[in-house]
Amino acid sequence: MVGQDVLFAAQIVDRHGGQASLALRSGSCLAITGASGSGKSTLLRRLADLDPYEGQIHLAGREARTYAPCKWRSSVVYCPAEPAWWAETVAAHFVEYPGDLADRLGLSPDLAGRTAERCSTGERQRLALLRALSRKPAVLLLDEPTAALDPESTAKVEGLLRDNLTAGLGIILVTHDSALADRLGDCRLVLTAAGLQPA
Ligand SMILES: Nc1ncnc2c1ncn2[C@@H]1O[C@H](COP(=O)(O)OP(=O)(O)OP(=O)(O)O)[C@@H](O)[C@H]1O
Repeated sequence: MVGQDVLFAAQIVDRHGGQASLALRSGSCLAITGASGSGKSTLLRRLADLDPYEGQIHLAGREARTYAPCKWRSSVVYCPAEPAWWAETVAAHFVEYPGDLADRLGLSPDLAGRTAERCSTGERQRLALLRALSRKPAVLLLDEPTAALDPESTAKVEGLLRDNLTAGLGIILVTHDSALADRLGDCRLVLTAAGLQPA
């Protein structure tokens, strides 16, 4: 599975005890759908090494366990459906607040100085994406990145993701939005009790 053009690959045991196998090329998007509770978020957390897993995960041909944990988590970045916020202001979550990209996603400049609690769910979702991208990952694991967004904001997020794909980012997208999975996914998988299978 770990061929020369494969950026990221995993063969791990899923939550039903089956094998979850996937591979991702640089600049490509793997879209995963599946019923609520099927284990999509758990799979992403395992790929990010945030939850324990059995099996092997490779990035750029190197096995995950040969990376320092902080290096792995800055290279394979998980953007959860309900991200955590801890600092006083939104901007304090960034080394440098990406005002231009925020504007591109339709986010008002005043959000930077607010607490995250005073942003809307959809604003927080876009801010979390910008925070994840600001870490300059090789692989971005996106958990329902447009769940709280209207169609116009979804299109803006999609455009930004497309630009990042063109620049070589690998994306694993978990979504209940089949149309988005079709539009962005170079490959589509569905997670069921029988494992990860072609959609
Ligand atoms: N920390 C946890 N401890 C115990 N069980 C958990 C934990 N996190 C998730 N689960 C359970 O694991 C199963 C899979 O959860 P997961 O969040 O991965 O599903 P999902 O496919 O992402 O669902 P959704 O589409 O609703 O977000 C669920 O039955 C859930 O209740």
